[in-house]
Amino acid sequence: MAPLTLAGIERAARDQLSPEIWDFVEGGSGAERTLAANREMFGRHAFRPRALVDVSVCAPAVDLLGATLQLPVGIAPMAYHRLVHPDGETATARAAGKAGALLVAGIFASRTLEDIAAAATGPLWLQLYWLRRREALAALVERAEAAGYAALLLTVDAPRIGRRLRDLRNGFAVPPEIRAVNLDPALMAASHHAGQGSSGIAEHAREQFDPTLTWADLAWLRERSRLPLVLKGVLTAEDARRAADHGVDAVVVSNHGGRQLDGALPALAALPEVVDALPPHIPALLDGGVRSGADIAVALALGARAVLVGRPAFWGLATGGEAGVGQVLDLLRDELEHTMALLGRPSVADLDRTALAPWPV
Ligand SMILES: Cc1cc2nc3c(=O)[nH]c(=O)nc-3n(C[C@H](O)[C@H](O)[C@H](O)COP(=O)(O)O)c2cc1C
Ligand SMILES: CC(C)CC(=O)C(=O)O
Repeated sequence: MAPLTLAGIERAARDQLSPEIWDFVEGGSGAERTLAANREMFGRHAFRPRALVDVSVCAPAVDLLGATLQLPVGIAPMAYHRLVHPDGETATARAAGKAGALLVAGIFASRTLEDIAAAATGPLWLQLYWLRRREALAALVERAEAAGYAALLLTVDAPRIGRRLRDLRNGFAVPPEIRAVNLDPALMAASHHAGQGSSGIAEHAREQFDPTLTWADLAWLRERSRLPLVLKGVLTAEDARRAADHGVDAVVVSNHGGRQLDGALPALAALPEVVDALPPHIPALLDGGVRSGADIAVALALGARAVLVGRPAFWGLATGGEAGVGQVLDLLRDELEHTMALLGRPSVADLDRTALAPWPV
């Protein structure tokens, strides 16, 4: 029987992957408090269903940066999809396109930007880290524009890599046959060797990520591209206002799936203050802990335009390649439509804060 929940797909994925890769995918930083809290926050909300509403048609479509998403879901940027399936990002792109979802390809994609774009049939964005080697970034931006990417997403919560204790214990390094093929191999060498008490990922970031990045640097990206600019990793009203002041086109409320600052606010807890601080024309997306259609409904009701899912996409990819990612997205759609129907809110416009109450115990 097909899995009935994402948790079922997660269990199947665990059986497929080596313990080191499983830990890299599932793990958070520090004591994994933020990782756990991302999930727990969804349980703090109860739905306030309305009766006697015509719910014969439930339509979860939304507009985002000039495109229509049939499903208010994107696949969060994740490095190295080939870690979990030989097809990697092209399979993810095909599945996202079929489901009407967004794909955010990562700067550390293990397939070329051009191959991913050729496989995509829906909206596609490119995620960037602020590399010391700015000419490598400039080259990627140029390639992304030429290949038809619709937006650039800059991740701003990773001036260095969080202390991911599972990876440090495992001495995790990216296997040599899996490569960030869009970057010069010389730039990526450190990722493939874990030093004593470290991980390849952490060493690589120490070497290549530029921690001097500030708001003033956004102009550099703007000068090189006319694509919309999205910031991922905003958790406060203060930063939301600064993003708006700097002409950012959208933000992702995110703590990087609990992989960066442990103890940082759970993403769902930060969402209302970010939404309230942004002018209405700047959408906020949310990621971290979204594991069901009901979770998506909660995030939309608190003001998110759409959500991103990270680990669940890897569970689907690990268990069934393109079809597996499709299964994850189809399940999310079914659950979301189901929630909208039983909640008496058949369109996304009906999903507002009146749909929720604090869980009463
Ligand atoms: C295996 C893995 C790799 C990731 N790689 C990146 C990355 O390269 N860039 C980035 O901005 N975020 C990265 N993230 C964070 C995700 O974009 C996203 O913020 C997070 O996974 C959302 O939480 P969720 O997994 O609970 O859905 C990664 C997450 C995972 C699990
Ligand atoms: C290669 C890593 C820097 C990717 C990442 O952001 C993550 O693992 O969370």
